[in-house]
Amino acid sequence: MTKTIGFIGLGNMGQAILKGMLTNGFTTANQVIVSRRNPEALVQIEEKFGVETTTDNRVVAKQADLLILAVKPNIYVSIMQEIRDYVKDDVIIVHIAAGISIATIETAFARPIKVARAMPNTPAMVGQAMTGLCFNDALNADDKKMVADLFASLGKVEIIDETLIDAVIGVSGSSPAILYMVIEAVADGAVKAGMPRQQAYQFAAQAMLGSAKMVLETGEHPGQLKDAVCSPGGTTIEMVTKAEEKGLRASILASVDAAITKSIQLTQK
Ligand SMILES: NC(=O)C1=CN([C@@H]2O[C@H](COP(=O)(O)OP(=O)(O)OC[C@H]3O[C@@H](n4cnc5c(N)ncnc54)[C@H](O)[C@@H]3O)[C@@H](O)[C@H]2O)C=CC1
Ligand SMILES: O=C(O)[C@@H]1CCC=N1
Repeated sequence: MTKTIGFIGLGNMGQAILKGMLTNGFTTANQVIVSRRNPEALVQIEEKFGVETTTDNRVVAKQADLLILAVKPNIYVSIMQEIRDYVKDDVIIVHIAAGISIATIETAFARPIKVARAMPNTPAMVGQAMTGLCFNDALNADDKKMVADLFASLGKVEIIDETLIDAVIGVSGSSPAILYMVIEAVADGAVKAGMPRQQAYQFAAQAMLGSAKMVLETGEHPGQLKDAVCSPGGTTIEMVTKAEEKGLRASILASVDAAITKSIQLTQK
């Protein structure tokens, strides 16, 4: 990859993408340029990642072949107005914001522009992202491959229709937050029984990782895998009964639905 990759904004998600792509060799630090408003944060980013930085978004816009917009959704439109006269003709805009459609990006640039819309998640930081990815018609096959390779370097990627992006936000973009809450709560249960907290996180997190691998690698239905843990008259069926009494599945489903609904509302604004 000899293209210049620009980031405008480099907070939680931008850093997860940058760390993932450098760790997995998709690109090298000398091919990356980052802008943020805060000069002190930029010094830390230079030290941590060895990339070039600037406080001027237009400098990044001028240099980037692949321009990743990693700012909060509410400033996307003003950022695009700021940079649209500076980007290269052939630039690929990679957009990761919740609630911003490809059509909004196209309108903001007011000329034909290549747009890839991705919904990754922060496990990109450890090479375990799940990303939903879609494109507008301006990208050719090589462009699409390059963007797909970028996200593949962070974990798993699936090409989707943009109509599914809200569902992706619920199922993998936002869901790590509640999965961490589950790990925290499971660990709390062990702490209550006397296990040291750090040890409890190890046990709970490894149990979640192992369970996820079982779903991905055995191809068995999650319900079947759950049943296999429940010995008749045993401890797990007591756990499952309590979880059902407390509405665990209904509460998680409603939480995922809330993220999806919010994403749809943001898009309609
Ligand atoms: N955090 C997550 O798990 C995920 C976030 N996203 C999307 O990623 C985007 C960024 O989210 P986070 O990283 O969580 O937010 P964040 O608040 O951690 O990062 C935003 C970054 O933008 C910078 N920034 C703010 N104003 C700027 C300006 N005028 N010019 C240049 N940089 C500016 C901030 O300094 C910061 O580095 C959002 O659009 C969000 O929807 C997508 C998937 C997952
Ligand atoms: O909370 C958010 O809006 C972003 C999008 C998906 C995960 N974080």
